[in-house]
Amino acid sequence: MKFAVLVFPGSNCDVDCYKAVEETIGESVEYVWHTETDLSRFDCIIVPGGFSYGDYLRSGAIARFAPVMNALVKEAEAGKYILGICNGFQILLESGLLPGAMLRNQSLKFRCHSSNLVVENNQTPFTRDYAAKEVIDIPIAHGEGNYFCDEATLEELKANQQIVFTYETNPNGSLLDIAGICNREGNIVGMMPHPERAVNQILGSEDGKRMFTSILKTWREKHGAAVSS
Ligand SMILES: NC(=O)CC[C@H](N)C(=O)O
Repeated sequence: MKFAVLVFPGSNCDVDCYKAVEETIGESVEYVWHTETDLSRFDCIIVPGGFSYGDYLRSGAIARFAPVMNALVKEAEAGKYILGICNGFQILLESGLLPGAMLRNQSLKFRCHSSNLVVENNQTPFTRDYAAKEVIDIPIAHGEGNYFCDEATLEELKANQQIVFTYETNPNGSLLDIAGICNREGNIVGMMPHPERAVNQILGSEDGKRMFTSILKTWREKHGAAVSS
């Protein structure tokens, strides 16, 4: 399975994502600079966290216009797996690949600490190795993680099981304690917490590992390869 980790000026979790793929599942992974226009060689594209373009205007608002984004939309529509983490989630929202928008944290403070998440949907390609309603320990680090959408969108998210993770204790004021969502088809997941920072006990938790094993298992099943992990 081939993974891409997109890199924008200001990305700062790209190396963590690369290492998480390499160390948890040992699959092929490449950094892809934001000027790239073809992502067709990849099976899963990770949009990592950070401060793309300095978070100017709004987090993700400028990255959304980077050349690589047209290619990302194309692969998303083709059903490739896309994972947006923190600033990556913000970019997916700004580009319209996921519904809703991100507001500043209610506290107006940057929050950086461990957080307990509830797995609300363990049927997505990225969450199938978790139990339904399992509580997992995944850290957050953001100033703009207050998820918001209109009522009709919220109803749709609920009706289609698009709420993937919620916070046990809401750190930012997000609607319904939302920490992560997916698109209707389930191939695109965006989340504010950082699973790539929770892949080894030395980091305080390894609860993020199963996001990577889940996606590999899904891909291997779809492509008829043996599942070894
Ligand atoms: N860790 C991150 O990706 C930070 C996200 C974003 N720049 C924010 O502060 O909200």
